Amino acid sequence: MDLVNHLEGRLLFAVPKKGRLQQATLDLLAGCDVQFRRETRLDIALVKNLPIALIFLPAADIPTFVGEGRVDLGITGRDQVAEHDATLSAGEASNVEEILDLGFGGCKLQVQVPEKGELKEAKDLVGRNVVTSFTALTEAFFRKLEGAEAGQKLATKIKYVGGSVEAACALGVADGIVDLVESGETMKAAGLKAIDTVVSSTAVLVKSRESNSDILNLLTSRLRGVITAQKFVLCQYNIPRAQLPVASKITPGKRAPTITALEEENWVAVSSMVEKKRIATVMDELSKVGATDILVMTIANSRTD
Ligand SMILES: Nc1ncnc2c1ncn2[C@@H]1O[C@H](COP(=O)(O)OP(=O)(O)OP(=O)(O)O)[C@@H](O)[C@H]1O
Ligand SMILES: O=P(O)(O)OC[C@H]1O[C@H](OP(=O)(O)OP(=O)(O)O)[C@H](O)[C@@H]1O
Ligand SMILES: [Mg+2]
Repeated sequence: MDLVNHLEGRLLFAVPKKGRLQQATLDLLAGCDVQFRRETRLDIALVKNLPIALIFLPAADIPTFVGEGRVDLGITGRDQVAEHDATLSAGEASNVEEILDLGFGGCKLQVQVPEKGELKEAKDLVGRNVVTSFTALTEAFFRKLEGAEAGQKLATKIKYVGGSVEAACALGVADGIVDLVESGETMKAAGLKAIDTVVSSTAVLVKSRESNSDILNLLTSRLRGVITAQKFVLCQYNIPRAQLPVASKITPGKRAPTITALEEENWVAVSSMVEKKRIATVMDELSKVGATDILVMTIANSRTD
């Protein structure tokens, strides 16, 4: 089957073909009931139950395809979008529009130098060799640090490598690197330490500025629903009515808590969405103000907009 001929009328959606963002992206698509089968070695997959074609691309290339308007939607790191935007000339607007923070793929693009050495802060690298996969962001970072005008040659020498950036210091190719850090294990193993942060990143859903369609909005709603469901839990508890104002402050919900009267006089049941990362503290606080039978439930999916 000549897949390219089947793209007509479909929303083109770029997703990472490998790397750190791929599995979470595939899980997210499954949560949205986006059904497809990717043939071995093929970078295009037609979605069976929606007019969408998935295009598997390296995360670093996705902002370019979205920016050119070749694909409508994409999932990549905010760091990659920032790198793409940093390549635009002054005054040129980006065509890559972030529409959703997906929450996973958290990491920081950091300036790193050998742990043992005389380099202490980013400005100590001015005039030296810096290796990175993010040359545009690194250049902008050192341009600011050097106080150089646009177009003026930088004193710092910035070189591109595609991966295993940490090796550059050990091999003597670089005095410092600018690379991603999550747990810090790679950095530590390479005998490096972080001395500055260029950008903080998570995975994002981006769209081409010109693209707009019902299917784009439908898919965005579904993605937002799954992300919200992952981020929140449903907290349910019983509380004396008199305590309701104080309890509502602890669990204000996304819009407002749902309150139901109980058979027992002067008691109410409350259910409210709470951010997963706050739930333990919220339960402690609810107990303190007299809530009982506090139950926490996971949310399989949601549509709150
Ligand atoms: N250690 C990490 N933890 C979390 N997110 C990361 C990490 N490393 C990279 N990312 C995110 O994933 C994006 C893609 O990077 P990744 O290295 O996975 O892709 P790749 O270079 O295409 O794949 P690979 O390294 O397998 O060749 C990055 O731009 C960043 O947003
Ligand atoms: O702080 P950590 O949890 O150790 O993660 C950071 C590492 O993860 C990424 O590398 P990746 O595994 O993608 O390999 P690569 O360098 O070959 O791209 C990134 O480039 C760092 O090297
Ligand atoms: Mg990588």
